[in-house]
Amino acid sequence: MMTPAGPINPAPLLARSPPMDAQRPLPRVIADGPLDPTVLGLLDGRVELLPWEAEPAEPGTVDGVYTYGHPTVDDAMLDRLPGLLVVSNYGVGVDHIDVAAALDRGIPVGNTPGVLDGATADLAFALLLAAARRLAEGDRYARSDGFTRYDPGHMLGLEVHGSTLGILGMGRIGEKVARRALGFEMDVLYHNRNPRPEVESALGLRHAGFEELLSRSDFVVLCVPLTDQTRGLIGARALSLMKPSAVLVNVSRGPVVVTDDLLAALRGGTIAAAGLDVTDPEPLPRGHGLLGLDNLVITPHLGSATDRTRRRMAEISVENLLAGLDRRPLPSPVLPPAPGPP
Ligand SMILES: O=CC(=O)O
Repeated sequence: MMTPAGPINPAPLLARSPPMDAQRPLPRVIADGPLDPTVLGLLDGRVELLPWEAEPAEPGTVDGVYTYGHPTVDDAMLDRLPGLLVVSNYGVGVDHIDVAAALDRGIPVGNTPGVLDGATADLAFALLLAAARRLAEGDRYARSDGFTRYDPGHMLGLEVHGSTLGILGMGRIGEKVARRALGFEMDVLYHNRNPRPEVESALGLRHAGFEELLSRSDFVVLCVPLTDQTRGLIGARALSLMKPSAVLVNVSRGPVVVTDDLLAALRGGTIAAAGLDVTDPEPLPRGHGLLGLDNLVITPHLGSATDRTRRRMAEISVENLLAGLDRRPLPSPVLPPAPGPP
């Protein structure tokens, strides 16, 4: 079992959360599971947990919704839960929740940004390096009977240092990816719907148009949230703008990429390789064409999967839930979605 790199942070937010009144019945919370033991421990004695299937329940009998593994919370579900006080999500991405519908009803939605940026950016870089230097393929080869001697002409990969990285989406995670790229002596371009001059000057990045970023980058890392504007953003046309030697890395959400178009691009040499932590569908069905490709490195949605990061996500999501149940402002609320292009 992996151990955390340092001491686990105490739970400062939870320490401020008042204990529930022992006389009052516990608030009733629908959660999808199975929940992580850390989450269960933090909720113990504070809420009555109901299985996701308990919905639809009697009107007015569910106080909170806790989403752990991205179950859908849509308008229709919210209609079936009158009196709901809060929706709390374990994680930053809330594309599975109709945030506008919740906020329209006065129901706050909480998520856990900030604490998972470093871990997710680390994984983006791990995938970038793995795809460029053929790590997964090399690992399979080194374990096989085929590896009989060192061959300097074998399994040549792509140079990472000194190359150009394009980051699509310059939020917190994108910024952390950029910081890592500087250590690899990369030139960094980014595209974001709002240019970030302060990040540009602090890190020496350059804002580029969407098409320019695709055509100039050796590595393209997707750090955008999944929205109506970003769904299918990377399809056949976008892929055709990339260099044949380029690598695509996705640590955002699977549907940002059109799966069939990526498969065709990887098979046909439109781009050289890809590193995916997320897919559409997720997981890919056994036998899917992508799973048979050597120029694809894939992980099972591990962006924030370290002990320390997941513990902080548990703490913040539980604090959001308890604050909402108590009719206090959420410490980490999701803001209303902003319209416009990515
Ligand atoms: O995918 C994980 C998250 O959104 O935090």
